[in-house]
Amino acid sequence: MLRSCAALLRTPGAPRGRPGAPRRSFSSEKVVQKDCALPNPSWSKDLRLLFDQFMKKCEDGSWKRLPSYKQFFSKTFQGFQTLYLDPSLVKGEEHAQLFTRSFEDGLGFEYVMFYNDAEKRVLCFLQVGPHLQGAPGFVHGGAIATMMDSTTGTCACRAGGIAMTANLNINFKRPIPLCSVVVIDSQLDKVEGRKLFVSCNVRSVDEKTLHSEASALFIKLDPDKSLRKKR
Ligand SMILES: CCCCCCCCCCCC(=O)SCCNC(=O)CCNC(=O)[C@H](O)C(C)(C)COP(=O)(O)OP(=O)(O)OC[C@H]1O[C@@H](n2cnc3c(N)ncnc32)[C@H](O)[C@@H]1OP(=O)(O)O
Repeated sequence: MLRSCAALLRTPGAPRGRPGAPRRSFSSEKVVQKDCALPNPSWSKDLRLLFDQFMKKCEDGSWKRLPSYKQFFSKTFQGFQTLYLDPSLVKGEEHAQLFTRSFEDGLGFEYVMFYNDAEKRVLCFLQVGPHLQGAPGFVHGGAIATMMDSTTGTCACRAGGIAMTANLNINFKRPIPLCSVVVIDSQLDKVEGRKLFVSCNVRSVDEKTLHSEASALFIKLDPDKSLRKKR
């Protein structure tokens, strides 16, 4: 059964702890991570419809659903750390969680992204939960910026390799009502050396409202240079 936004807010005694965090099977010590980019009971009809529609488009291979986890698998993290970071800069790794996946189901960001390699494009279907409020009844601008950064960042990394945001320029045009579903459409516009230029817009599901637009610059990380602490 789908739970509405209001129902979520009324839910008493929501489970404590770290929902969706890796579960350890003590018999095998194997870490099982929940894929957060799959439907859960908090997803609205709109989000489910978009998900189903694009899962169909994945059948011919043109689109690919991107799985999403609260924590990076240790291999990914260690690879990033070894190549790019001074280990002394990395603290609290054991408690680290992806920001956008650190809310209880339905309260924060509920989303799934799909990637089209031929078009170098990422679509993010996003349901904005009640704990993302900024102005009364509307989503906080920082929450919108977060998801624009994540979507354009995913587009940049998929198309060009590991990169970090150097610049994100947003125009907020119409506020996004809390608990609504929006579509973030991003694409790689240009590559110049290590620079990846990506743009995106946020629209309502019926495409009638343009909520926000952004252009972003990502810099592909250079292993020879690395992000080591500058002295
Ligand atoms: C793991 C998988 C996850 C995959 C999942 C990903 C999804 C999540 C995405 C979230 C992404 C983030 O939030 S990232 C977090 C927020 N971002 C950061 O913290 C990044 C902080 N900034 C940095 O560390 C650095 O500035 C870098 C890495 C961006 C760039 O440093 P660098 O590698 O030393 O490059 P640098 O030589 O300075 O610049 C290279 C070229 O880019 C130009 N350039 C550099 N910055 C800018 C700028 N702001 N505006 C214009 N141009 C710029 C330079 O002029 C130069 O041009 P020319 O002389 O060559 O012409």
